[in-house]
This record gives sequence, structure tokens and C-alpha cells, in this order.
Amino acid sequence: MNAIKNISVGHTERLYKPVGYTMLANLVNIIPFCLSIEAVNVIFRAFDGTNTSLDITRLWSIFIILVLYMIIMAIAERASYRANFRGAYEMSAEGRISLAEHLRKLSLGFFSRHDPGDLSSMLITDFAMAETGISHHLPQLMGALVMPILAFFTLLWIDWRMAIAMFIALPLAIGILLISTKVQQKLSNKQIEAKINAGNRLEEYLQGIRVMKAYNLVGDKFIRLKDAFSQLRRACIRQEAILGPFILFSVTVIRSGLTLMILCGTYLLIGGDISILTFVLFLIVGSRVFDPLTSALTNFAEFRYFSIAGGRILQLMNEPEMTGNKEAPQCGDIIFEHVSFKYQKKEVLHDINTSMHQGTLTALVGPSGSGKSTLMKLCARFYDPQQGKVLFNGIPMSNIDPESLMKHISMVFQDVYLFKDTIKNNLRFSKPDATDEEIIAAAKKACCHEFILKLPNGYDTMVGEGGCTLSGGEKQRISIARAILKNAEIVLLDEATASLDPENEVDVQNAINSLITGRTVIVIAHRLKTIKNADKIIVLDKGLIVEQGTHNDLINKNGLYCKLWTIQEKTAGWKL
Ligand SMILES: Nc1ncnc2c1ncn2[C@@H]1O[C@H](COP(=O)(O)OP(=O)(O)OP(=O)(O)O)[C@@H](O)[C@H]1O
Repeated sequence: MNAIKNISVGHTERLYKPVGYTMLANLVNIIPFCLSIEAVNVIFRAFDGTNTSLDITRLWSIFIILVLYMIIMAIAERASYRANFRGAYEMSAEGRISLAEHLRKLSLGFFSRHDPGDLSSMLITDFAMAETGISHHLPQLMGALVMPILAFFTLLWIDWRMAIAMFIALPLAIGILLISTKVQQKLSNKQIEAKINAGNRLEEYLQGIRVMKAYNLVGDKFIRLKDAFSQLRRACIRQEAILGPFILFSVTVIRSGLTLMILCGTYLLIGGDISILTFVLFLIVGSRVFDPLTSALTNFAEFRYFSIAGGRILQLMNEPEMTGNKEAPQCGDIIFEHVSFKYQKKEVLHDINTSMHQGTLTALVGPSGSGKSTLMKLCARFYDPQQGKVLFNGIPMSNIDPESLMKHISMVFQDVYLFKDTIKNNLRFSKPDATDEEIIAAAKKACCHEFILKLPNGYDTMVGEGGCTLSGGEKQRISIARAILKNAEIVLLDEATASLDPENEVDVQNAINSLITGRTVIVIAHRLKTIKNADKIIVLDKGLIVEQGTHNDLINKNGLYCKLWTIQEKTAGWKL
């Protein structure tokens, strides 16, 4: 039952149509079989010494029914084929979209626990496996059972002894397959893990090829890739080598029923307990019934393998989404009350108490790894803290709908991601209904306009996957233009001006200054001169707030900020 739920990714009702059609097709498929039995019967009666003449009319009728059957079957098979495949592809297309949608609603903490390769494998490979399970294996498994079940009950009615002899080995064959279930689960999980690992290593190898060439590391990474492929090879071989004999054995066991039935029939025939016609009838049924049974057994094994993929998808679907259904307030202060936060096990923020007031600029400073980016991510509710509260206009962020909150926040990160699309669409991403004029105005403010015009197709130029056709500084300016275009009440800037040349930095700084009026701005800047005029500077060290206040307050305190400031003054132009 679990396997069925898994393979349909929780939508068992989607299976009714394909399974129903295939079972019906298999049921109808019995007609030629019954007709051939009837034809044997007619011929047999003409030669059994009872002086009955050969009923040619009946034979012709059988032939005509067979032709009609073939026409109806061709139409019905087409309908069944369409139902199977359409159902499977529709289910996986919808499933992929809803899974992608679900992933969007998960906390970022989930993504730091999972490899992106693992997730993309679920979206592509696992769904493809569930698709195959639904379109092929489950309908074929159920369909293949129709004929043997009907045959069993009919034969039981004709002669129970021979019927039992024919099917006596079936429970044993099923038992063997069921015994292998646990082994299969373990081996299949290992094989799927090895497949994902190989995919991840390959991605790492391809993405890091530039660094590897630069540092001559090709050997080491290649060994990791080679190991991953060797592991996959071993997992595949182990799975086949261990499970194959189970299936072969159960098929052999089931087929032994034919021999048993012949032995039993011969014995009964000699004893005069059955007629030759009954014996021939059993031989005809016997020659037809074991192929679908074998196919059902092999499909059952395949079906179990494919259902593992469905189980992985279901597990992911059950990951809890971020809570909160309150509409985010238009604006307000962000307040941290005794906030502690850890990624997995490591606590990186300890008992943070601070506030970022509406319409002011708050700067986060501190040595690398002190927790600045983490604190900023908590402001945007990328994560919920394990202890304490983050309040937005007095409402705990954990009660606010994350999507509603995002409408009020613009962000500029250190690493800018651009979609494989035109520059214009990459800008429009932050405001889907923006007009061309608005886009250009934002680009001008962020000092992008001129370099965009110099591109081959201006605003319609395509940028590569991840924006690889633009320089770091250009990507950052595009990202600033996006934030300007979104025009949100809260602006989060992480190293916004880090990769700009001094000339552009002044322009962008001016653009940012005009953007922050009446807004809450939180900025991480390693170059302290850029935040000298901030309303509040929060100094972090090892996850603790060690100082907070204005530039002058902190200089007067003569603490960590003053130390950092002095170092930067002395080494002007250096980057901490
Ligand atoms: N996704 C993550 N998973 C686990 N640990 C993380 C993650 N992100 C950051 N950390 C760790 O949390 C600590 C704080 O990192 P954070 O990025 O907040 O510091 P930062 O002050 O912004 O550093 P930098 O100035 O170098 O960007 C670091 O020790 C870092 O290694």
C-alpha cells in the first residue's frame, strides 16, 4: 500500500484510470483465448469418433468475431495507452511544479542541510522514475494479473485438482519476492544515493574546472569523481547480482506449476478421472498463463524499485514550510530580543539584543565570520532563530507570512545571481509590472545604464546562466538597480559596494542615499568609511554584539570599532 502511495506521490486516485484501462484491456484480451478454446472444441468434436460433422459455420463465426475483436482492441489499446502516459506525465509535471513551489516556502536552513544536486535529482530523476512506475510498471503488473486470476477460477470450476496443481507454487514464488523486499529497499537506496553522489561530484568537477586548472588540482578532483563513479558501478552491480537470483528463482518456482499440472493431468487421465478434452484445455491455458504471471513478478520487483523514488519525493513534500499567516506591516522597527541562532549544531549568534529603527541606516560591522550576514538574514526571515524573537513593528516575524514580508524587503547580496534571461527581465524580476521607463530610471540610478547600452542588444542582451557573461562589478550594479526598482520599505545591503571601482562607488552610494529616505536600511560594509554617517553601527565579534552606537560614540569608546577604524585609516585602500 505504501509503495502505491509512493509511486503516485500521494495521489493514489491518479492511478485508477491507467490501472483500470490496462486491466480492462487485459480482460478483453481473454476473448481470443476463449475463442481458440472454442475452436479446438469444435474441431475436437469432429474427430472424437461421435460422427459429428465439422461445424464450418461456427468456425467462420469465430474467425469474424476475432477480426471484430482486433478492431475494437486497436481502438481500446490506444485509449488505454493515452490514459497511461498522459496521466503519468501530467502527474509528474504538476508534481514538479508543486515541489518547486514547496521548496520556495522552506526555511533556508533546509537548503544548508541538503545538497543542491540531491534536490535537482529529486525534481528530475525521481519524478521520471515515478512517471515510469505509473505509466508502465503498475498498470502492467495489475493487467498481467487479470488473466491468471480468471484462468484460476475457471479452471478450478472445471477440475479443482489440476487447477491447484497449476497454481500451487504461486504463494511460494510471492513469498520469495516478499523476502527480498527489505534487501531491495536497502540496495536500491544505496544505488540511488550513489547515483546522486556521482551527479554531485560531476557538477563539482565541471564547476571547479577553472580553479582546478589554476592550481593544478585536476588529479585530486578527478580521483573523487572516479571514486564516485566506481561506487555507482559497484552499487548497480550489487543490486543486480543480489536481486536478480531472487527474481529468477521465483520465476522458476512459478513455472514449475506447468510440470506439476502435466504430471497431475497424466495421472488423472490414466485413472480415467478426466477426459482428454479437459487435459488439452489445461495444456492450452497452461501455455498462456505463465507468461503474464512471470511478467507480473518482474513488474512487481521493478515497481518496488520505482516506488522508492516516490517515497523520497513524498518525504520532501512533508518538510514543514515556514509558519506565519499574518500580513506584514507596511513599515516599522526591527527588534531583536535575546536572539540566538545556530546553523545545524554550531551557534553563530548569541543572545542578540538590538533594534534597527524605521527610516534609519544601521550598519553591521565586525571581523569576518562574526555573524553579520547571519544577522541580516534573520532580518529577512530567511531563518527563524532557535531562541529569542525578531519583531517587525511589534509582531514576531515567525507569525508573519514570509512572502508578505518579502514584499517589503529589497536585498543586495555579495554574490549576485542573474537568471539566464535578458538584462531587462533580470531587472524586472524585482517588480514584474515595471515599465521600460522605470527600469531605465533604476538602472541610471545604479550606474548600469551606460554599460548596458554598450552591450550588443542593450537591455535585451541575454546574460548567461548565473550571469557569467558580466563582470562582478556589473552584476552587483544590476542587483542594486533591482533593489532600487523594487522600492521596498526595508533595504538590506550586504557588501553592496564591495566590487565597484571608486568612481562608480560614489555614484552608487549617492543612489543608495536617495533610496534610504524614510526607509529602514541595514548595511554590511567592510570599508568603514562608507558607513561613517550611519545612524547606528552594530559591532559584532564571534556572534556577540560587542558595541553599538554612532561612529563618534564608538570611536570615543576606543573598543573594537575604533581598532578596526584605525587599521583602515592606516591602510587606506586595503580591504579587510
Ligand atoms: N549556511 C551555513 N551553514 C553553516 N554555517 C554557516 C553558514 N553560513 C555561515 N556559517 C557560519 O556562521 C558564522 C557566521 O557567518 P556569517 O556569514 O554570518 O559571518 P560574516 O560576519 O557575515 O562573515 P563575512 O564578513 O566573512 O561574510 C561563520 O562561522 C560561518 O562559517
